[in-house]
Amino acid sequence: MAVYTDITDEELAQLLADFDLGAALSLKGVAEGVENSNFLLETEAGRYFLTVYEKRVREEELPFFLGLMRWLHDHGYPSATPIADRAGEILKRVRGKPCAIVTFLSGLSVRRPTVAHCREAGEGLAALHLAAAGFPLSRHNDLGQAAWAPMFARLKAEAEGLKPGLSAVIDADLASLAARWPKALPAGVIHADYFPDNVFFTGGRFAGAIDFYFACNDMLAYDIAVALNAWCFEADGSFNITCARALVAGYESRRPLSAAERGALPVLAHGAAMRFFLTRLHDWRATPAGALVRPKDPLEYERKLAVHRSSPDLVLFGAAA
Ligand SMILES: Nc1ncnc2c1ncn2[C@@H]1O[C@H](COP(=O)(O)OP(=O)(O)OP(=O)(O)O)[C@@H](O)[C@H]1O
Ligand SMILES: N[C@@H](CCO)C(=O)O
Repeated sequence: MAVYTDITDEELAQLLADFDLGAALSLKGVAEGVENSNFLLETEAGRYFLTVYEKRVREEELPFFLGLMRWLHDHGYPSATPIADRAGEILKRVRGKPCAIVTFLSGLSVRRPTVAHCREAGEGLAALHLAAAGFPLSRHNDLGQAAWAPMFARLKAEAEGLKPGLSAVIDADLASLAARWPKALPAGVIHADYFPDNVFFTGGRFAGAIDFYFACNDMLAYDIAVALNAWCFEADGSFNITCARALVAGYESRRPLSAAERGALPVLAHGAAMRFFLTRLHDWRATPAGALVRPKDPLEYERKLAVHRSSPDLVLFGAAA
């Protein structure tokens, strides 16, 4: 469970003393999530989420993430928004670590998305891209295409340990991705981790997105590619074209893709699978046995890489009717 930081009643009272949220009624650690410590916080003013940022999130990047959440919320997008204290500060500290209090977002994520969920999720992703347009800050994608080969150079032995021969296959993928990677597609702020656990639904309708801590500037269609991998593969490893069509059609109901963007989806999806394969491989090695957080399986993404490698046309289906 991903609650790394304990907070005493005194520490919480001290934090809340800066806000107009009344006194704390309860604070419960949330077991989900792997990056930060999350708490459901109830105060006399209502329900909130308190996030304490652990080491993976760099403190100097928090103004981008928190500013983006506020911008999206102020531009009509259903995302949690940070609460400012009486001095106007949203980035606070507790136990010497940075933290923020954000509004509680209602809804539930789904474990096994249906075609209808995929359509809603696609529409929600386009709404995010549209709402983020004009956000004045920017952040380089430090997990973008240029980072993959240097990252893999440090992980080869780990790849071989997972599956003998894998290192050469990944090297060939990296070379092919570098040669084919698109350069001039429409870009903007992307979520970059738009997985089912970060998207909430109420009554089957899209209700909002959370976890903007990988958000950055990159090609908008790359965000769709991340989502196609995360939402449209079946448990048996097959790619569900109907889900993929629905996700893209939902997206296009709000923001139509250019022919160049649609044509690039196969290489972007191959690259997006590489990105999550590499970070999972890294975390697999870096997580000590018996740690509180169970690392996510890199082989799941190695299988997705194999699908994109062997049948790139799968993702070339155009918009659904
Ligand atoms: N503003 C919010 N409103 C309601 N629930 C939230 C909110 N923020 C987070 N949660 C809940 O807390 C859980 C963990 O949050 P989050 O995904 O941000 O954590 P994380 O540590 O960054 O995890 P990961 O990177 O693995 O997705 C979510 O699955 C969700 O249930
Ligand atoms: N969504 C990521 C985890 C980090 O948020 C993954 O599945 O590898």
